[in-house]
Amino acid sequence: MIRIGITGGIGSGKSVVSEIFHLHGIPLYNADLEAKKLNDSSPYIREQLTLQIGKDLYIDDKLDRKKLASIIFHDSRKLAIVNSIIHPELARHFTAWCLQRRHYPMVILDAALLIEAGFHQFVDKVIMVQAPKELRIERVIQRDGSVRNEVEARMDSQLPEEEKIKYADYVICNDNRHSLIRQVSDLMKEVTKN
Ligand SMILES: CC(C)(COP(=O)(O)OP(=O)(O)OC[C@H]1O[C@@H](n2cnc3c(N)ncnc32)[C@H](O)[C@@H]1O)[C@@H](O)C(=O)NCCC(=O)NCCS
Ligand SMILES: Nc1ncnc2c1ncn2[C@@H]1O[C@H](COP(=O)(O)OP(=O)(O)OP(=O)(O)O)[C@@H](O)[C@H]1O
Repeated sequence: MIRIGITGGIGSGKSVVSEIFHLHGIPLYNADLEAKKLNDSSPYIREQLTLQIGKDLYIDDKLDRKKLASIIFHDSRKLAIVNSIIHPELARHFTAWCLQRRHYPMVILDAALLIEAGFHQFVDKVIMVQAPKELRIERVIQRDGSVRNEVEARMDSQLPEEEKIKYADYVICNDNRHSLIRQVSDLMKEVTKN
C-alpha cells in the first residue's frame, strides 16, 4: 500500500485536492477532522488539555475550539504543549486507520502539519499544495468567516512554504490560474505508475 501525504499551508487547498483523490475511491484521512473527533472523545486529551491549558475548555463534553484557538495561536509555548498532547494520539489513530485499510493500493493523509508534526515519516510520498499568501488568506476568510489577523496568526505558527517544499516529492499549484483537476489527474497517473 502506498501512503500519500498531502500538505500545504492554511487555505492552500489541500482538502480540495484530497477530496479529488477521494472521488477516485482512494481512502482519505483528514487529520483536522480526526483531530477534532479525538479532542472530544479521548479522555487522555481532555485530561491533559484541562490540566495544562485551562479547566474551562470543555462544554458539555465538547472541546470549545474557538476558545482553544484564541489561546494557542497567540502563545507559541501553549501551542507547542497542545500539539505535543494531540499529535501523538493522532499518529496512533492514523496508524490503526491505515492497518484497517491495508488491502487498498493507496491511502491519502490530508494534514496541514504533516511536516511540523513529523507525520511525513508515516507516508511514502509527499504532495505539497501551494498558493499565494494573499489568496490563501482570502479563501480562509471566505470559508470560515474569520478575520485577517486570526488567519495570519495560524499562518505564522506553520512552517513557511519555502521550508515545507523541501520535503515535497510533488507540488501542485492552486493559484486559480493553473487547472487543479488537470494537475491532480496527471499526478494520480504519475503516483500510480511508480
Ligand atoms: C486549535 C483547534 C481547536 C482549532 O479548531 P478550528 O476548528 O478553529 O480549526 P481547524 O481544526 O478546522 O483547522 C483549520 C486550519 O487551521 C490550521 N491549524 C489547526 N491547528 C493548528 C496548529 N496546531 N498549528 C498550526 N496550524 C493549525 C490548519 O491549517 C488547519 O487546517 C484545532 O485546530 C485543533 O484541535 N488543532 C490541533 C489539531 C491539529 O494539529 N490539526 C492539524 C493536524 S495535522
Ligand atoms: N482552486 C480553487 N478554486 C476555488 N476555490 C478553492 C480552490 N481551492 C480552494 N478553494 C476554496 O478555498 C478554501 C480553502 O481550501 P481548503 O479548505 O481545501 O484549504 P486547506 O489547505 O485544506 O485549508 P486548512 O489548512 O485551513 O484546512 C475552501 O473554501 C475551498 O473550497
